[in-house]
Amino acid sequence: MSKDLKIVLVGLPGSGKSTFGKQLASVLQFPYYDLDHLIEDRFQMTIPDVFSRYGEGKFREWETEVLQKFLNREDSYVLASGGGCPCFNDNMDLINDKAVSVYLDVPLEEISMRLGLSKAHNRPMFSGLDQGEITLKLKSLLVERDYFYRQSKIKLSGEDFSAELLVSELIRLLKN
Ligand SMILES: Nc1ncnc2c1ncn2[C@@H]1O[C@H](COP(=O)(O)OP(=O)(O)OP(=O)(O)O)[C@@H](O)[C@H]1O
Ligand SMILES: O=C(O)C1=C[C@@H](O)[C@@H](O)[C@H](O)C1
Ligand SMILES: [Mg+2]
Repeated sequence: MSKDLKIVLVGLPGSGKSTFGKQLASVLQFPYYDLDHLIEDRFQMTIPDVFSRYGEGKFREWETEVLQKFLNREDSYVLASGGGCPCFNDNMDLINDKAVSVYLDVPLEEISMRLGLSKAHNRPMFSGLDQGEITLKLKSLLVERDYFYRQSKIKLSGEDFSAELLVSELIRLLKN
């Protein structure tokens, strides 16, 4: 790994990648980026529009292209990846090759409650679902995705994470 430090957060939609990513970036005084926003900027289209106009296959192609290019930059940053990003193409290997990956392992019931409350417009996968259906959807996503998320270099388990604690864990990891 080069002298810059890239931190890539992975985890289910609603696990807190954006929220925690901003806190972490502020503690480290690194810039913060969101992969979904980078894709939207690059292709001048919202993610739901990419899905409805071109389908998930095209989205995953674009996602890998943008990810790869961004990982090749020679600077430090915190990047929140898309919820599905680590699980397609060789994305998890690409991330681990260039960055410190951090898995936000949050209990499903907590994520489900957050998604039920936030009703985010940018999560087409969950739109129109009631609380029970959101939990079921999260369960089935985790069955498919846990294998990839678990390949992260650091795993944070729980509901609320301390950016300062992660920084001390990062220092330990980088010393070894
Ligand atoms: N530690 C926390 N405690 C309580 N609520 C939280 C916490 N972290 C995030 N949230 C809330 O949960 C919701 C999802 O968080 P956030 O958008 O950060 O997740 P995400 O992993 O970035 O989701 P996505 O993959 O869809 O972008 C938001 O409404 C946010 O305010
Ligand atoms: O979990 C997923 O598969 C997705 C999560 C979002 O971040 C977006 O990347 C997109 O909506 C797909
Ligand atoms: Mg986010």
